Amino acid sequence: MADEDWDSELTAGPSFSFTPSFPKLETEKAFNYNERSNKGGEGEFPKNDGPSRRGFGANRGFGFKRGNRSDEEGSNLFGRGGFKGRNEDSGSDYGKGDSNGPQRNGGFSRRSFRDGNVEEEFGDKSAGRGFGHSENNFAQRRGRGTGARGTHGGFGRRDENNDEESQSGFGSRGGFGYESRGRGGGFRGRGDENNDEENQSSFGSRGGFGIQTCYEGRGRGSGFRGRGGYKGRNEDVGSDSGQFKNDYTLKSDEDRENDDKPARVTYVPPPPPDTEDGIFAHYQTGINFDKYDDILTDVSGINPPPAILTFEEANLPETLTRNISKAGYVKLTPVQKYSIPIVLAKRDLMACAQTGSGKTAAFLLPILAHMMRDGVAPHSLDLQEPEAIIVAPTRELINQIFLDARKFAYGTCIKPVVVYGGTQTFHSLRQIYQGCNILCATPGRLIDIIKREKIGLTKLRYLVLDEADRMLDMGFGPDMKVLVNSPGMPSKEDRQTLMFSATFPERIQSLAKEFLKSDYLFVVVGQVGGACSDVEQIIIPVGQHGKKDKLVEILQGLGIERTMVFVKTKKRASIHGDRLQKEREEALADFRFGKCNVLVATNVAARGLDIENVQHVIIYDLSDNIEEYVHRIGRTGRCGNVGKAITFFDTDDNEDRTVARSLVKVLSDAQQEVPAWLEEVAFSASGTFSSIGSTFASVDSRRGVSHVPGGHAQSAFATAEDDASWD
Ligand SMILES: Nc1ncnc2c1ncn2[C@@H]1O[C@H](COP(=O)(O)OP(=O)(O)OP(=O)(O)O)[C@@H](O)[C@H]1O
Repeated sequence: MADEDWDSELTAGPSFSFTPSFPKLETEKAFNYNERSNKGGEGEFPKNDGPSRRGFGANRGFGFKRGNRSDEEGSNLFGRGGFKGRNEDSGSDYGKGDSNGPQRNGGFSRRSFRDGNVEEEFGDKSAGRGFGHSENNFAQRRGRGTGARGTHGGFGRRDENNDEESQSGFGSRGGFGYESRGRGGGFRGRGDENNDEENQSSFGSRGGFGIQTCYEGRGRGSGFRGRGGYKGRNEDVGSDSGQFKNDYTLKSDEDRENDDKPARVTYVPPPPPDTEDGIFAHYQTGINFDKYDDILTDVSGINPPPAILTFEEANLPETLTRNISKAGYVKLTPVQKYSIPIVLAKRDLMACAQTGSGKTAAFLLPILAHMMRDGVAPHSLDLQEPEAIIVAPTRELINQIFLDARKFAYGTCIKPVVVYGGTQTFHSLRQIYQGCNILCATPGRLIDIIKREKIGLTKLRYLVLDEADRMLDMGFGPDMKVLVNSPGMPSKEDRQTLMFSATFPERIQSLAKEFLKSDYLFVVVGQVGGACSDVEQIIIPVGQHGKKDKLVEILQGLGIERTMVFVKTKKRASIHGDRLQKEREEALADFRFGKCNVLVATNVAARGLDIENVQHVIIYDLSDNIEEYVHRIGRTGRCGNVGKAITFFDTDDNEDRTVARSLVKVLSDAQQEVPAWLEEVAFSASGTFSSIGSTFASVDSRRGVSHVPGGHAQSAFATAEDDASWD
């Protein structure tokens, strides 16, 4: 396999300098469910005694600017970038960007690159080009020896005169970036030593997930200087697992050329907090939480069990009940009221409920209840055979689900484990080998593990597809087929399959049947694919050229309120890229924990992420897929809290026009104001829209298709090309 050589890693042991310490594996010990004290035992997450992950380059990745700010008009930004290669584990302080080169027109005068033992400095770059291709290429060629996965790093082409497309650089795999140049109103990258405090605390942040966030305000004008075009190298995109290449990435040809011998991924994610407070940290439900009860719920299928109204009615094991209460859950949400008894009754389920309404607990709680009652398999030192597998499309989301599973399983013998791409495989395996009852995984890493027979499937009882419509579409569908056809995988008759999402296009419902027993139940809270009613949706007509100024204006108005900005990856950009997983996680953590308050994201952050107090979502580039719109705006207005989503709609853009009718439907269904101009666009766009028919035509596709007038059940699912935007 190209990217990661598991077998050699396992036999030779890790070759990185950061070695997390784990408790010794316990000898094999059969046990049934056995509640334990809250401390110690297998319910505990092992402490990591390794060196602090914050120690090197932490928060210092590229995109992080410590540079001098030149106030000369016309000179470029970025004093220094601090390129960071892939060798996160080297303990080096690369990425700190500690040189002090004078600014030259057009970009970086110099910067420091320190990678492991190697330190390089780059000289002045030609005017009009930022630190660009040459460095990138250099980094790329560094390859394995230095651990620099340089293709991911480095700032790409920056050209004063670039148009948006050509600005999409940021290394060969950079993120989408902006650079606001309006003094006072700008956004500042963190850590510019010349900056005053006030500016630093404005919108400074770093990107993540194909994200670059905003930077330094200065000079004049308010131009955004993108550095973008991000694409990841992970299983968040469709894979070619059929060939089992262990290359679940979409790479540009250029990437592939430069990747003839790719470096091993060495990133070991920091262990999550293991104090009780950390494990049960949660945010408050909002003022509209009780209004969930007013939403109509529909259950279709034969003989559904009755809904429950309270947690007590579910008659869950004591420890689970205690954990639910520690998590701050007092009252069930509608999807939980219906789904919990269905899963407890061992029925297959497809459940569709609005974003932020508690779908995760709706599948985790009954699965855990079953496992606690029935007992889990004895921990074997050989092959781990999880009872449950949960898959989700992105690394950050699966990690979040794992943290929820760990929370609800706290104090029990049930061991949830998370594995995902972009991290060291040896680390993933270590986690699994210590015991794994619930395996949370992204598809690529999961298929890898299965194909290499690192886990067995014969004991599997539950298969959960979160964001199921995404998991079954063209990007991940093939992986899911590989999964259910893997050796040892119980047939659908012999396992319970659960699917959850806020959107379920009809076409995907049809695909889903292949994975579900024929008598599966379908729970719909509200309307299939409906937007969360707690999100105020505002659509603004903005042309491409007005977007940047508009965004600046809006963000200035919002002040410090936590905001996610969604952009679309330039599919035709010649440069694709990603960010290191470490950087993705740091960016998310910076946003989640309030270090920065604006996160600019591609669709990779559209689904599932549950971040406290995101008050605003700005859709800078409208997705041509209405489902992604619904998910994107659902990052705010969660759990009864209110939020606001502002969407830029370019009336001259064909892709935007394509979703006009679907958008009108989503707005009106959520009792939002539909601007007259949008209705006109929607009307004139008749026949060109894509997904309204398949999304909204019916509730349960088994009841038959009822097309909306003028609609047509053309596919709403992402095309293979769309997958690029997930990275
Ligand atoms: N019954 C409950 N009481 C209080 N909080 C809850 C309850 N159920 C879920 N939550 C909280 O609500 C938030 C949203 O839940 P969750 O992430 O499961 O939503 P979701 O429906 O999966 O959203 P999305 O469609 O965006 O993935 C989480 O912080 C979760 O802990």
